[in-house]
Amino acid sequence: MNIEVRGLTKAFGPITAVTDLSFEVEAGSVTGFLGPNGAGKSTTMRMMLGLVAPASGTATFGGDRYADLPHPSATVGAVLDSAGFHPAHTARDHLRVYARMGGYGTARVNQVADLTGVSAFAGRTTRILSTGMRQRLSLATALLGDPQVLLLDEPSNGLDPEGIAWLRYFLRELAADGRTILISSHVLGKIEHMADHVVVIRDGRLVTTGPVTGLYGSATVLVRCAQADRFAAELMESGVQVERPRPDLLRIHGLSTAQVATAAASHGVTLREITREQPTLEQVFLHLTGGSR
Ligand SMILES: Nc1ncnc2c1ncn2[C@@H]1O[C@H](COP(=O)(O)OP(=O)(O)OP(=O)(O)O)[C@@H](O)[C@H]1O
Repeated sequence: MNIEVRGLTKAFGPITAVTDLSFEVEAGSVTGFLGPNGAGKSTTMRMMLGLVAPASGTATFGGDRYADLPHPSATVGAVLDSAGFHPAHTARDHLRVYARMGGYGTARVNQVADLTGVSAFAGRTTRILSTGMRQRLSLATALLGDPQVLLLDEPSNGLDPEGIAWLRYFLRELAADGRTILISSHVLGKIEHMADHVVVIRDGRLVTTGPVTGLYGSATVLVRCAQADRFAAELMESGVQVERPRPDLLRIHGLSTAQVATAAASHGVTLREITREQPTLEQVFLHLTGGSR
């Protein structure tokens, strides 16, 4: 079931949170929803779920708005924040309450508790749960209806490295099963290995969307060679962009290492070193979103 967001716009008084935002999320993949703090990720997810009314625009799940879905909790599961637990309830009580509201049985409560690791602390009151445990409990709650779509707002917050690795594996399995997963984060590194696609926003507007690998598009090749002057001139003559960070060093844009090596051989240039320079996704992200705040 695909998600389609079309022209979503929302202002809170003088604060414009989201402006004419459109993107799609495909079934069978994990899509990262990225943007710095305050970019409008939570507001967008809330609008998608009908919790915040957009000034204009729509969000649909398989063609239907959330409010028009015949059985919303069995179609879309959401983890928006890990507040909203009754402090005196145990984790299991919490799941039971939500299971009753959605019309799901005890067997499903036990299943989601096992799937998410909640079983290990099911008897503890929610008041004393750690942040990571709350995240797992929220995820378990979202999964009660075995939904086709999952919307997760910063689900890795508070998870330790083991928890993040678990979440990555867990979400990838769900996606491999044909589900549609949108997961927000302000830290690219957290979802770099979870997501196949990304939607990047800044100041409530779309910056870019596409496969994660597309973000790496700006790789360059760094070469150290004796005849740098001549090699640079010959490359530039054939329209290649070349920088010269040091006299013996060239940074070449738009060619693979193999293409650079072939060009060097054909011009009789001896390469002393050749390296593919790839920006980390974090650098790409900071560049796309205008730097850290
Ligand atoms: N209920 C509200 N009333 C007023 N302003 C709001 C409200 N909710 C969000 N905003 C503002 O809208 C903008 C977008 O906030 P939002 O929480 O959607 O961003 P975010 O990308 O989820 O940020 P973060 O990564 O920090 O969670 C911010 O400027 C925020 O202050």
